[in-house]
Amino acid sequence: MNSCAHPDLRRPEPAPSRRRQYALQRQSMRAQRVFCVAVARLALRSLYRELQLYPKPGLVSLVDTGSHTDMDATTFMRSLFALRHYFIRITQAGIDGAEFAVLRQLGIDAEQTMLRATAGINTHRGAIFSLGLLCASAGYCHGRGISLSAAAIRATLLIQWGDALSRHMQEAASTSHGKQVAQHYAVSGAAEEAALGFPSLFELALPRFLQTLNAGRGYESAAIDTLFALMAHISDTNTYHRGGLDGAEKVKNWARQFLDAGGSAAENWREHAISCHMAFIRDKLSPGGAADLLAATYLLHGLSYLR
Ligand SMILES: CC(C)(COP(=O)(O)OP(=O)(O)OC[C@H]1O[C@@H](n2cnc3c(N)ncnc32)[C@H](O)[C@@H]1O)[C@@H](O)C(=O)NCCC(=O)NCCS
Ligand SMILES: Nc1ncnc2c1ncn2[C@@H]1O[C@H](COP(=O)(O)OP(=O)(O)OP(=O)(O)O)[C@@H](O)[C@H]1O
Repeated sequence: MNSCAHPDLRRPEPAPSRRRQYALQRQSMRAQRVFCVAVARLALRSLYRELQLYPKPGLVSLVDTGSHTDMDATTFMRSLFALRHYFIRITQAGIDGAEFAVLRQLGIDAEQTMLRATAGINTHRGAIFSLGLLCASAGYCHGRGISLSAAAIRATLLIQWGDALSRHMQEAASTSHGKQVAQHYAVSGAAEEAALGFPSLFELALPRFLQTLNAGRGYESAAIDTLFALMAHISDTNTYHRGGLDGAEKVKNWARQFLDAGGSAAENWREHAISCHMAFIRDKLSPGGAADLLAATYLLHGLSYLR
């Protein structure tokens, strides 16, 4: 029977043998593993790039510990290394279309892993949450042949886990610094950002990052502009916790001034950023939420190049 015969008369394709089925399954599992490892590497590289960036107001870098006395770059490196399996696992959970409860448990386990690696210091709590969700979303897209564009990753996050994230936001433990601050100052934090599909990341940080890159000023400048744009815009529970309303306003004002002066396009931007760093150290301010979202920006940008 040739291929021109009526479709109903064509001989059906023989079902692959059990051995062949097994081989195909193993091949697909291997391809998934390669993808998950690539995404996890990107997540770790994004966190490392954030750590490496300097000057970064009040934050820990390879140069100094900013406003922090309980952690340095080594603490961050130990935490980073310990989190490598987490990012692989949460990407795989995304491929599997796992429920939010599964992601949540992976996140809770990762927090424990981080605390063991750092002897109880919170280096990456926000990043475990935000970057973890993005990895899961990228995994879900990959598993269904959807491109890893920023728009697809955001839509997936909201469609797959949006409802659960809204519930999570209301239920999250009231003992955390973030929750205490959110209740006291009536501001939102990481959980609210996630429930809304990270508007600050997709609508502010990534466009700003690309704008500076497209202006030809390179990755360092793009990261600096993005960090200050985030500092000027988000309600960062870290800054409220450390400096109250005044501290949070101070962070926003410094950031706005830096951006109004031209950001990384200004000739003296580095001196300006270092003055801001010193002022934050004096007031013990540290915009950790903005730092997390900068790492998330690096990750999103990297994912768009992943095949
Ligand atoms: C929702 C989380 C972040 C807890 O948030 P909460 O505000 O209650 O706690 P906490 O004060 O520790 O803040 C967490 C961190 O978020 C970052 N952050 C602060 N503000 C913001 C903001 N506006 N946007 C993004 N990140 C922010 C900071 O780095 C901060 O340290 C999360 O840790 C959590 O619920 N973990 C449980 C595990 C889980 O459910 N994981 C989900 C799948 S990964
Ligand atoms: N380079 C960085 N330096 C400092 N914090 C960062 C950096 N990058 C990200 N962060 C985020 O900031 C948070 C740590 O901030 P902080 O130490 O103020 O939190 P805390 O443990 O809630 O408060 P405290 O130390 O005052 O008890 C982490 O959750 C982390 O995700």
